Amino acid sequence: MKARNTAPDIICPISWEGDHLLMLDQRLLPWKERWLKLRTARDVHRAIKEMVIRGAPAIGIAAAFGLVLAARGAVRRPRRFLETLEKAASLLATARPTAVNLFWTLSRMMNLARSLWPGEPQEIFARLEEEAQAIWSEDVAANRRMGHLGAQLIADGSTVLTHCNAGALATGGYGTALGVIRAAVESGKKIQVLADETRPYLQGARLTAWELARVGIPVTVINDSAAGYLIAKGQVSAIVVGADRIAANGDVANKIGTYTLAVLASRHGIPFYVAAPRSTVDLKTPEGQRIPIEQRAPEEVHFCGRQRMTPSGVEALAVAFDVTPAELITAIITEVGVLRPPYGPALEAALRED
Ligand SMILES: CSC[C@H]1O[C@H](OP(=O)(O)O)[C@H](O)[C@@H]1O
Repeated sequence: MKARNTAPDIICPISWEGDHLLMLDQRLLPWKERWLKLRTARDVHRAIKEMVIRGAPAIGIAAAFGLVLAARGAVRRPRRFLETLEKAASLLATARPTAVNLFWTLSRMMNLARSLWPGEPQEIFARLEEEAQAIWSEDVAANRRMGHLGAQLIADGSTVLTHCNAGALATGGYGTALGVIRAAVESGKKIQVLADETRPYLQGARLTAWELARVGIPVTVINDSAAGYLIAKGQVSAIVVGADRIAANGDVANKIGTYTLAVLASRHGIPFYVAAPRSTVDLKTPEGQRIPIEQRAPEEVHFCGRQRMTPSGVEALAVAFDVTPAELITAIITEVGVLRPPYGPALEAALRED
């Protein structure tokens, strides 16, 4: 079954081809659009770990198809079918620690597989393939609803600052924070976007700029440390970011540097919005300090591409995420509504919605 989200405004970071997964190598954008062919769960694990694909919802969707690939291969060993899937899920769960969508997706897919076992492996594979497609399509639909709701918060003529890439490339193809911006523009509002370059992986300079240029939205890339200057000069109307995990009290883990922007927004009285689907909410984690924060290889700071930026013998620290306390967040935009403080009860109610 070939399955794609092929609406004209969708930019898919993956394509399911029935017997393999094609994945756009985001490490090479904007210079090159290279698609990798992934045939096993191990291939998908490595792609997530090495950030071929990144972004909480996109990681979850990729992991879902990683399990589909595992199921496809396990059909040939029917007696060990479920055992093979369990091992694949355990491997995929080690790819990256912070984005809760990875674990939510693995849990949803494995609950389905266990509920169908023992059963006919070919039929279980087909059901898992459908479930992965449903997770993907649900994410796109959630992005669109979230975009529509969030767009109402963005005034015509605004300059919106965003951090990292919370766009089509980080999701099923429409975007969370960038989905809000896209929906505001699609509603007829004139929006200017400031995109933090977001060192060291440069999600903003490379990916957000690439995405917004493709859909014709004016974007200016700034170096991360310029955000404070521009906010202090009154040149930012609002800040909209994505999320990798939202704790039960509303604390938000997102790309390193997000907390800094939230403090600046509070200091200068501008709204700070987080846009995220319910699949990014983790009610089992009570507060942000309990969210596992990924530490990546120091080489990611030492190098910019192949060029080493630091002298030999110097240490580097590559902390990938930080935590923004709920009290610094103006609103959390979800597909079921714009949530306001106190976030605990609001998040619980949002997750109960059909
Ligand atoms: C829509 S989730 C996007 C989220 O993921 C990014 O992290 P990474 O690029 O390391 O996967 C960043 O935190 C974005 O806000």
